[in-house]
Amino acid sequence: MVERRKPIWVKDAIEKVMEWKRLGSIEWVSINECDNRFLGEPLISDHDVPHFDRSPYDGFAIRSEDTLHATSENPVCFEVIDEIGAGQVSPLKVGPFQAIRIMTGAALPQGADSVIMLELVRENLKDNKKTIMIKRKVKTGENVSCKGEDVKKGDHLIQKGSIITPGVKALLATFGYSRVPVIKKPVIGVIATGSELLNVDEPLEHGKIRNSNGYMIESQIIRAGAEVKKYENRADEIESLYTAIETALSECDFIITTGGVSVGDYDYLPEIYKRLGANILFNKIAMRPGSVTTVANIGDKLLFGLSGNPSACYVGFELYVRPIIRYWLHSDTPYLTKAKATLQTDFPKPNPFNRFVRSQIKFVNDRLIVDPVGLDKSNVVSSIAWANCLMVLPGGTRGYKAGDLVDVLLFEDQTGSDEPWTEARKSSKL
Ligand SMILES: Nc1nc2c(c(=O)[nH]1)N[C@H]1C(S)=C(S)[C@@H](COP(=O)(O)OP(=O)(O)OC[C@H]3O[C@@H](n4cnc5c(N)ncnc54)[C@H](O)[C@@H]3O)O[C@H]1N2
Ligand code: MOO
Ligand SMILES: [Mg+2]
Repeated sequence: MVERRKPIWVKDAIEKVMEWKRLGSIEWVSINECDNRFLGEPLISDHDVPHFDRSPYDGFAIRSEDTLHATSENPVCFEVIDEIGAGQVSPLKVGPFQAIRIMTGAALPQGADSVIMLELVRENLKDNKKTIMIKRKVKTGENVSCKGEDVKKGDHLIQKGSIITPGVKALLATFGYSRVPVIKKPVIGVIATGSELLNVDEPLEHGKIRNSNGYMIESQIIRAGAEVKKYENRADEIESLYTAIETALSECDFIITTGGVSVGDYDYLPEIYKRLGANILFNKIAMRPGSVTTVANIGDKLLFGLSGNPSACYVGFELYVRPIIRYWLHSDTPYLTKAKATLQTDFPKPNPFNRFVRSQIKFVNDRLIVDPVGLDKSNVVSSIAWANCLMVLPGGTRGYKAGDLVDVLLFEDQTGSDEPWTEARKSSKL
C-alpha cells in the first residue's frame, strides 16, 4: 500500500524550516570581491562627506559681501590671486575684492564663502594682472558644497545584512574599506538524482533527459547569495545515493537533492532519510507545484528534498531554501518581495490547493500587471525561463478572472519581505 502523506500549509512548512535557521559568521574579503555579498557589520561613517567645504562648479571663490552692490550697470572688479584645481589647496587667503579661480571639487580657500560660475563673470588680463567683473549679488554660501552635506560623521548608513550593491560599494570605498566584512556564504550541496539523467555534454538517448535541475538550482543558490558544492548526478540506486548524501552532509551546511521524493518504486529519498535517522519536518505541502517537497533535519543540517519536476523544484527552492540562505546572510527580509498586481488574462483552472504560477510582471501605464507564462504544469522547464515572478492563486474551487488583484512574489527584487506569503486558510483545502 502506498504511503498516504498528510499535506501541511505553506506557511506552516516555511515556519518548520525556519525553526532550523542559523546565522552565518563574518569573513573579510577584498573590496574587489564584495559585489552581491551581504554586509557583516553596519556601515557607520567615521568622517564627514565631503570632509572639507568644496566648490561644486568651475568658477571663482570670492567673499559674497564684496558683491553687495554689484549690478549690470555697476559691475564690481576682483583681482584673481591664485588658481586651483581639484586636489589642490591654495595657501592664500581671499581678501576684500580678491578671487581665486577654482575648479569643481577643489577645497574652498580661506576667506572665501561663495563661488560664482565661470559663465557669469567677464575675465580681463591687463599688465599680466588677471581680474574679473561681477555683475550680480552673490549670496553667502552660494555654490558651496558644505562639509558633511552628504554624510555626517557617525551616521548609520547601511545596516548589517544588506546586500552590497554598486552604491553600497561606493560608500565602502569612500570610507576606506579596502577589505570588507561580509557574511560567510553557506555551502549548499546539490545532488541531482535520477537514472534517466544525462550530463549536459551527453547526446540525447531515447527515454533519457539532460539534468537541468542541477544547473537551475546552482543558479538559484548563487542568486540567493550562497555557495554551491555540486556533486555528480546519482542514478536511482539506494546505496550510491546514500553514500553521496552522507559525504555531502560532512562537507556542506545544507543539502539539496532533486528528484526521488515521491512515492514511486525508485523514489529512494524517503528510505534514505530513514536510514540516516533524519527527522522529517514534512513531506507534503498544500501547494502546486512542489507538493512533494520534503524537508528533513539531521542535527542542525537541513536536507531539502526538492521534486524532480523542474517547475516544482524551482518553486520549492524559492519558497523554502531561499529564506534559510538569506537569514544566514543576516537579512531581516529573507522572503521573496511581495507585491500586488492585476491579472491580465483569465485563469479558469480551478484548484483545491494554493497555486504558484510562473508569471511575468510588468508595468503598463503605471499599473503592475501580471500574466502566466508557458504551460502551467510542474514537469515543464520552459516557463521558468520566461517567468520573473510567481503569481499566487489561493486554493478554492473558482478560477480567476482578468482584472482580479493577485499576490505576486518577485524573484529578482532584493528588497525582500520580513513575512512569507501566508494563505487565508478558509478558502483553501487541505
Ligand atoms: N502516484 C503518484 N505519483 C506522483 C505523485 C503522487 O503524489 N503520487 N506526485 C507527483 C508529483 S506532484 C511530482 S512533483 C513528482 C515528483 O517526483 P519526484 O520528486 O519523485 O521526482 P522523480 O520521480 O525523480 O522525477 C520526476 C520528473 O522530473 C524529471 N527530473 C528528475 N530530475 C531531473 C533533473 N535533474 N532535471 C530535469 N528533470 C528531472 C524526471 O525525469 C521526471 O520526469 O511525482 C509525481 N508522481
Ligand atoms: O509536487 Mo508536484 O509539483 O505538486 O507537481
Ligand atoms: Mg518520483
